[in-house]
Amino acid sequence: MIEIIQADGTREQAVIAAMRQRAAEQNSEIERAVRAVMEDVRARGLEAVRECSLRFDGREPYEITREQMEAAYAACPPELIRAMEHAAANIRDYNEKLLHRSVEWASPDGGRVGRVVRGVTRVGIYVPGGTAAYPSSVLMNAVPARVAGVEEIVMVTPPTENLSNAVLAAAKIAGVDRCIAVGGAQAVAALTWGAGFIPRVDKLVGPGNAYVATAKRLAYGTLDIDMVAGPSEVLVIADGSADPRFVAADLLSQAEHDKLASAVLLTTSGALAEAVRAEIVRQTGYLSRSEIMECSLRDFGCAIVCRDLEEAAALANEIAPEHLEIMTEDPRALLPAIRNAGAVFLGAWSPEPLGDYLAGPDHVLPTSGTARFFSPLSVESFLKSMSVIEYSRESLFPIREEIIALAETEKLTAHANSIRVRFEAAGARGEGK
Ligand SMILES: NC(=O)c1ccc[n+]([C@@H]2O[C@H](COP(=O)([O-])OP(=O)(O)OC[C@H]3O[C@@H](n4cnc5c(N)ncnc54)[C@H](O)[C@@H]3O)[C@@H](O)[C@H]2O)c1
Ligand SMILES: N[C@H](CO)Cc1c[nH]c[nH+]1
Ligand SMILES: [Zn+2]
Repeated sequence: MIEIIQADGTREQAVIAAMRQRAAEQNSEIERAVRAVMEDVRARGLEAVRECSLRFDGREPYEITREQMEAAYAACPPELIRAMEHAAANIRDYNEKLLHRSVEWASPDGGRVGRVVRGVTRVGIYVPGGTAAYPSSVLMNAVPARVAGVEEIVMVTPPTENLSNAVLAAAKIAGVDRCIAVGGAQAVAALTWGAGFIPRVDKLVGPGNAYVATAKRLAYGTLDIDMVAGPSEVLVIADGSADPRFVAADLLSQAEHDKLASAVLLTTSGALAEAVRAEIVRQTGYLSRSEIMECSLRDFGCAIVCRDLEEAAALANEIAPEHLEIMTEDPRALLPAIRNAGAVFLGAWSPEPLGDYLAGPDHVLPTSGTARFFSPLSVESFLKSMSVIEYSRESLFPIREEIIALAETEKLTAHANSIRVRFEAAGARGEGK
């Protein structure tokens, strides 16, 4: 059951503050537990990973062979393979359009400058698997990495019953190189420092629960990470024209991910808020993960009745949700007012699960207000660039004195010398210049 709150400048602020608090990475108990796991893995390597994996997931880590991936693919129903291939094609298409290609041009001084773009060498992708199987997250992590030209993609996912044929088939479709059954903070630590057969990676991406999100944050610096993608969130902005069945269904679609998930309605219509509340009760009655949904809606769900859509947009920007749905008479008209969200869904026929599975943009998105500064996972997350400079004698000559003047101002005589020596007669060095 969700609480209905009348926006009055203070009550809704208290709700927003509570949602920020929920951020797992701020939870000191989780952070203490994660630190202990990571320090243990750093000190004792694979032995510690084995012990943690047994303790938290009931199984030791292991590597899935290519033959097992092939067999899993063959065992999946053809309609599921078709759907995954379709999703992978859309993700590939979207990311190819975003791909920053290398560029080079003539500089104002007549040299050539530019940059070349390369994929990160070895990337780890985390695929959650504690309470649900996420073949879609395999595609959303790995396909953009492949488009970026990453050399080696190492997938990790907990060794639970959620490591299904569908997850392995998705790994094959997306072109994952190695697939290792290990999850939680122990997986993050192993990929950070290397542990036995689990290799160290340059960058780790992907969503996960509070333990995974905290571990990634602690690992940052030793490796690069994409963002903090923790428990799922949805915020719907709706006016009186919205269908309460659709609004309730979309709120529930994210509430079912995790007891820490959040689902918020901002509406200009008190009547819609009441109708959505009733719909939530009705629909929860026939959905399978009702216990999780009831917890997340009770703790991190609410409907806030706003004075107008401008107030709703301002609140949404403050919350910076992972997913923002706009179900108003003219959804696109509100888009210019939105600054902070992981992904925006416009109109009644763009439900959040469309983005989770098939539209093409990634479903790995910033959570807990971090959409204020993080962007969705994409091909760009797997790229790095190097600048390239190429001048000739003729293009360097006219600017030599300026470079020398700048170097001498910094008292870096070797820098100045590097330029000067090129324009001296051979053998003129050491003559007191
Ligand atoms: N933001 C996104 O893009 C996105 C996408 C998909 C899923 N999600 C989120 O990912 C999460 C998936 O969570 P999950 O739990 O199903 O899978 P998960 O793989 O993230 O976490 C499972 C792991 O947590 C560790 N763990 C569990 N309890 C622990 C404890 N008490 N101490 C130490 N470690 C412990 C275990 O090692 C286990 O392997 C959900 O919160 C979901 O909302 C987010
Ligand atoms: N909504 C999740 C991100 O918060 C992604 C997902 C995967 N499968 C279903 N949903
Ligand atoms: Zn989802």
